[in-house]
Amino acid sequence: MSATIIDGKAFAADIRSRVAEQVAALKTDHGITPGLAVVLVGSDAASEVYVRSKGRMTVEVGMESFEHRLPEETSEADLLALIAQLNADPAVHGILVQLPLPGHMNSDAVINAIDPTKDVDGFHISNVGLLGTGQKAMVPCTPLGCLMMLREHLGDMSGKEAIVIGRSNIVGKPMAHLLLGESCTVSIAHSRTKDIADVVRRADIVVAAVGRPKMIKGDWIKPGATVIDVGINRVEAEGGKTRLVGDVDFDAAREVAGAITPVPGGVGPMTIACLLANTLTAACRANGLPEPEGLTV
Ligand SMILES: Nc1nc(=O)c2c([nH]1)NC[C@@H]1CN(c3ccc(C(=O)N[C@@H](CCC(=O)O)C(=O)O)cc3)C=[N+]21
Repeated sequence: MSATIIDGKAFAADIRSRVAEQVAALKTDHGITPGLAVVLVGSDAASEVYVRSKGRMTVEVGMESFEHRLPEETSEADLLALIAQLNADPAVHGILVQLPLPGHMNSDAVINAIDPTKDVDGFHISNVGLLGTGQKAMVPCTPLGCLMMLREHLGDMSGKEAIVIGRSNIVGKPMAHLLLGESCTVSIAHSRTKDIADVVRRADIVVAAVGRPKMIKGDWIKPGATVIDVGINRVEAEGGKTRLVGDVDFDAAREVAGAITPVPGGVGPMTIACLLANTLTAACRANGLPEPEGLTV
């Protein structure tokens, strides 16, 4: 049996077109254009590519894109001053500070300086606390995208065994909270987990977010399980080229799983679509308007 391939690229395009429709309605009915500010400090090549594609898609859905590129040696005080300015700007509904930040900055202090209602990454401690207590939060884009794909393919997840592999603040932990919200039985595995293969084999839902190429083997997967691969690892390929692979050994896992996301074309495009959805949500909340349907948790 070969798994259903969950097409994140197509699903993300569908979400973006729904966002675009609602952005158009916000403009005509209320004269509001949602705005997203992206701040990039330094010039990491991968970040550059990612920031450019975010900017392009922001404009494509009819939102305003504000890009701020600061030199690597920018002081934390200067970055905090920019954030204060964006917090106060009514044209800016969402603020994203690209991570990782240069080593001389305190990332926690920077993230927590963002107005939590504009924190479209969902990384501010207020949003983390709201999500952790089941209240309305800004939900981190990658876990939100994973949840949307799981809901689409499984519907009701109540009582299912879910495992999240990886315990990062940006993916693993918020993902576990979202799965708890779906009434799954949730485990989090990580580098110190004993007998990880056996733990993963119990799961109906596997979310892999460790950042190690092909770490999760085909024979770790329970037959019929749904596998969401968050990993985006650039590895060397033939002819001195590079290619992207996930955290899951895709070719082996697809023979066992019921459904699986590919890399590229799975979680990555969903992350950007959810960033746009969060920006729309922030713009609606900021203006006391009802939230967009089907685009929030
Ligand atoms: N504050 C902050 N928020 C982020 O959400 C954030 C960040 N910092 N720093 C960097 C990571 C990385 N990230 C990606 C999103 C989409 C793709 C994506 O769309 N990938 C395509 C492939 C792209 C390619 O071919 O290179 C795919 O998986 O199909 C990749 C990476 C968001 N990040």
